[in-house]
Amino acid sequence: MNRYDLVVIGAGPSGYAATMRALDFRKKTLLIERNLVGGAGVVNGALSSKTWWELSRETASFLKNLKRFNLQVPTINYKEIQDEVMRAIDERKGMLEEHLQLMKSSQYADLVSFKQGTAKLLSQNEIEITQEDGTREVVWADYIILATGSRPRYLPELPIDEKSVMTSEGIEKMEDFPESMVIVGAGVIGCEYATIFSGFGKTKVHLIDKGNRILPFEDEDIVHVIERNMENSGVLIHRNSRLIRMEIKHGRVEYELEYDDGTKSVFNVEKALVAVGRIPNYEDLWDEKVDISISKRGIEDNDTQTNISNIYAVGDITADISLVNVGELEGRYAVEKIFGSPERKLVYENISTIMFLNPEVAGVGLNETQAREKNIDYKVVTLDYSCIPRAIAKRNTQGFIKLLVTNDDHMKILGLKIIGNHASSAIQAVALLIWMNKGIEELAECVHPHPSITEGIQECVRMLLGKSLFKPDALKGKLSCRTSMSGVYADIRF
Ligand SMILES: Cc1cc2nc3c(=O)[nH]c(=O)nc-3n(C[C@H](O)[C@H](O)[C@H](O)COP(=O)(O)OP(=O)(O)OC[C@H]3O[C@@H](n4cnc5c(N)ncnc54)[C@H](O)[C@@H]3O)c2cc1C
Ligand SMILES: NC(=O)c1ccc[n+]([C@@H]2O[C@H](COP(=O)([O-])OP(=O)(O)OC[C@H]3O[C@@H](n4cnc5c(N)ncnc54)[C@H](O)[C@@H]3O)[C@@H](O)[C@H]2O)c1
Repeated sequence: MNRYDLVVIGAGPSGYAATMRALDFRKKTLLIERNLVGGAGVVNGALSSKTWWELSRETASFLKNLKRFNLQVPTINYKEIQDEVMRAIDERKGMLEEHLQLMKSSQYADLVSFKQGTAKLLSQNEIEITQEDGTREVVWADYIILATGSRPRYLPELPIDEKSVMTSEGIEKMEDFPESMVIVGAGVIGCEYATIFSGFGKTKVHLIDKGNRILPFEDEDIVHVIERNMENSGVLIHRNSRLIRMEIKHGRVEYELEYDDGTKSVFNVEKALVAVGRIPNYEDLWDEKVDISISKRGIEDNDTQTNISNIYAVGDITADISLVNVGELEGRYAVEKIFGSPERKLVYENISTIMFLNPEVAGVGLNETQAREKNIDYKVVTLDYSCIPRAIAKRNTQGFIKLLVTNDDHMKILGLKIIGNHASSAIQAVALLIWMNKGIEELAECVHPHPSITEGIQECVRMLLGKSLFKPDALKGKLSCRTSMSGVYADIRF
C-alpha cells in the first residue's frame, strides 16, 4: 500500500492550495480528483461565470456606444461568446494541470502525486480510490484533508433536467441565448446571471424574489442601485412571490407564483435557472465507521480540524463562507496547523468579496446590515462617485463608497463597501488596514495616485477626521458623515 504524509481529496481551489502548501513543508502528498482540476473555481463556477460577466459587460457597453453614435447594432453570436468562455476555462485548467505535470521534473518530484478517481475513506487512515474504469486502489495517509466542495441545492418539486430547468451546472451549456429565462433565487448566483443575460440584451430575464428586495444580506442603498439597473435593462423582478408550480411543457417552462396578498399569476418562459444555495459534497465520502461530525450546512470543524484528529476539512464542504479565497485560506491554514503552527488565527471577519453585478459591488468587513444585526454602534461616511475625478473621466458616476468605523476616537475600520466601476480594485488598501488592525490616519495622509477611485476612500477617511476637501454639510445628498446608534442616524458636526 502506498503511504503518504498527507492525502488531499478534491482539486478545487481549497484542495489545490492545501497540496501546494504541504510541499513547502516537504511532505509526501497525494491529491485526488474525480472530475476536473480547478473544481468550481474554474468550471460552472467562479472563473467561467466571471468570463461570461466580463463579456456581457463589454457587449452592453459596446451596444450602448453604437447607439450613441447612431450606428447599426451587429448580431451578438452566442456560440462565439461561449467559445471564448471555454478558452478561458481551458487556459486556467491547463495551467493548473501543467503545473502539476511539471512538478514531476522539479525538486518536488518525490513529494507530490496526483490521481484521477473518486476517493472514499475506509478508515481514518485508509483511502480507497476508484477510477472511472472501476479499478480500485487503497492508500494510507497520516493526515487527510477533505476538500470535496459543494453542488447546487435542488428543490425536489422542480423539474431540474439541466436543459430547460437548469442550475449553475447546466446554464453555461445552453446552445443559444434563450428569448426568456426565469431565475429562482435572488442571491449572488441568481443576481449575477440576471446581470449577465440581461446585459447581452437578448434575453428577457425574470427574477423570483421571496422577499421585497433582492440580495437579502446586502445593505438597502446598494440593493436599490442594483435593482434599478436591472429593471432598466428589462429584468422583471417578482417581489414577495412564492413559486408554487414549475413544469416543462412543450420544451418551455411554465411557472406559477403566489404573492403575499394571496393572488396568483402564471408565466411562460424558454428556460429556468435555479440558484437557491449550495450543499456540501460529503455523501459516500467516508465509511460509516469513520463517523465525522456533520450538520446540515456542512462539516462542523474546529479551525479546519474535524472531530477525528487527523482529518481536516476545508472549502465549501465546511459550514462557513463559500468563496475561492476562503477555501484557499482554509486549505493553507489546515496544512500549517498539521505540519507547523499557523502564524495567525483563522478569521473570517475581514474577507474581501466582489459581486459581479451592474455595477460591481466590492467590500471587506462588516456592512451596515451586519453591524446592526450585531447591535454595533458605528460611524458611517458615504461619498458619491460624482465627487471622484476618475469616475467623471470614465463618464460614469453611478456608485458610491461607504466606510464604517467604530463609534469612538480610535475609529477602527469595521467595513468598506463600494458600488461602482473599479470597486474591486479599490478595496484592498482598506482590507490590509483592517487585517493589520490599523486606524484610518495612515490612509488619510498617504499620497494616492490621481485620478483614481481610491482617492474617494481617502476623502471618506478625511471626512471622518474633519479635514476633507468637500464638506458633507454643504454637499448633502452626495456626501454624508453620520453616527448610527441603535439604528438611528445623526450627522457628525465638526
Ligand atoms: C456560479 C458560481 C460562481 C461563483 N463565483 C465566485 C466568485 O466570483 N468568487 C469566489 O470567491 N467564489 C465564487 N464561487 C464559489 C467558489 O467557486 C467556491 O467557493 C470554490 O470553488 C470552493 O472551492 P472548493 O475547493 O472547496 O470546492 P470545489 O471547487 O467544489 O472543488 C471540489 C472538488 O472536489 C472534487 N471531488 C468531490 N468529491 C470527490 C471525491 N469523492 N473524490 C475526489 N474528488 C472529489 C470535485 O470534483 C471538485 O473538483 C462561485 C460558485 C459558483 C457555483
Ligand atoms: N461573486 C461571488 O463571490 C460569488 C458568486 C457566486 C456564488 N458565490 C458563492 O456561492 C454561494 C451560493 O450562491 P447562491 O446564489 O446559490 O446562494 P445564496 O445563498 O447567495 O442565495 C440563495 C437565494 O435563494 C433564495 N431562496 C432559497 N430558497 C428559495 C426558494 N425555495 N424559492 C426562491 N428563492 C429561494 C434565498 O432567499 C437566497 O436569496 C454564495 O453564497 C457564495 O458563497 C460567490
